[in-house]
Amino acid sequence: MTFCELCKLHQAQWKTGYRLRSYVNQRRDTKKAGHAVVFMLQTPSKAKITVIGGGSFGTAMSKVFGMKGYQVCLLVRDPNIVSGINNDRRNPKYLREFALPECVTATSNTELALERTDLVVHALPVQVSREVLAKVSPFIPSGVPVLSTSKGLEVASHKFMFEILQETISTDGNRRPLAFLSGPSFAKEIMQELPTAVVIACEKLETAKQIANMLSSPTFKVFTTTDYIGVEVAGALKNIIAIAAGMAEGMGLGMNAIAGLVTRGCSEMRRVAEYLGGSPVTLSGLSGVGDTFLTCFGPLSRNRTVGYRLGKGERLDEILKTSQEVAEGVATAKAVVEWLPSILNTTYTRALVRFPILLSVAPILEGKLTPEEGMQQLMAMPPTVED
Ligand SMILES: NC(=O)c1ccc[n+]([C@@H]2O[C@H](COP(=O)([O-])OP(=O)(O)OC[C@H]3O[C@@H](n4cnc5c(N)ncnc54)[C@H](O)[C@@H]3O)[C@@H](O)[C@H]2O)c1
Ligand SMILES: O=P(O)(O)OC[C@H](O)CO
Repeated sequence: MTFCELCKLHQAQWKTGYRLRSYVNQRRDTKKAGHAVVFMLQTPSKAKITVIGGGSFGTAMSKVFGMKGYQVCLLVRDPNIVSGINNDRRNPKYLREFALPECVTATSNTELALERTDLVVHALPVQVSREVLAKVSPFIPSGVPVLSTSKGLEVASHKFMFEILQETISTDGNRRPLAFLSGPSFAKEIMQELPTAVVIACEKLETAKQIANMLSSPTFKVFTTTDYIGVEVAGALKNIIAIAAGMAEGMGLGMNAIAGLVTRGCSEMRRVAEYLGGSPVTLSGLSGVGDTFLTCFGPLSRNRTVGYRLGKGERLDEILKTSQEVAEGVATAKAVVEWLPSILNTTYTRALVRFPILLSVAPILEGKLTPEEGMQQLMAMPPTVED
């Protein structure tokens, strides 16, 4: 059986399975049976996944779920992406060279996208997430889990995705489980079906395991944890370290410098996570050093590329003008220079001694320091005990 035949079979099963799905949804609404029951009863062809965001990662997540036979509905605002996916089975704007399974469809209609959905996957840049989530929240059925894949810190509020989700999704009295996917996972390599390992964090391990089972495939390995704080902090901060690593490479500082920078960046990231209650085990795992290595050394990284071009002497506004995809580290670096000293109850200058990498990137992005001055500042820091 070819892959397309398998998709057609799944579509037929989807239609015949409609009654069971309605029954399960009804049960969930009336008896508050909870999402666990739905996951256990639903086979892939009968469950619906809604992916919010038709950029690179939303498209990649659609493919992973689609290849498992789920009915995937992408919620996007661009009508060209809707027609590209529905008519040509391709996202015309992001990763267009890769076809999507037939069970992946797209719409701009929020109500339709979220109607009778069994899982919501959020894949939008952090800075627009609050606004979009607040709008879609009333349409998410009660009890349905929301899986966030976004990595960063909101500039306006200094909040992570888990806080943004808590404030937008769970405030209407219908508590929905919140889960977080992170780890080394370039969208393009996922689309190429190259082996990828990620971690899903959720306060309830059982929910993380259920979502992990839905996503797991021979090319997509999913680990689980309850440490969503560690996963969230690492996912956001590794983007700043990647900008710094790219900058060092662009400046031609050599591998000694880059390896030293990345290692000390990981130490800073771990110390912030531990301060907030995250586990060092998480920080040495896929969402921590795993994703940091990928983003710092992987040529596909947008954050590393921004740093590389800065290191070559370009200005940030020039770089951003010529890039259509988001580099979350730019906004997160800006948020961190205000947020980190404030949570440590200290000044920027004092915090700089303990977190010189995380706190030096923003002034370079803003043009207050040159990359060379930033590096000199790092090298001039007083010797300390390695921690
Ligand atoms: N691309 C990857 O390899 C990758 C891997 C893991 C995690 N992530 C994370 O996923 C998140 C999304 O990244 P991406 O790579 O898909 O970004 P992207 O730049 O490829 O796409 C962003 C999408 O968001 C949409 N968008 C922007 N503003 C919007 C708004 N106000 N309302 C509705 N839609 C809006 C854009 O139209 C676009 O479709 C980021 O936090 C990123 O860190 C990305
Ligand atoms: O391309 P980047 O720098 O946004 O990194 C993408 C992902 O976070 C990699 O896991």
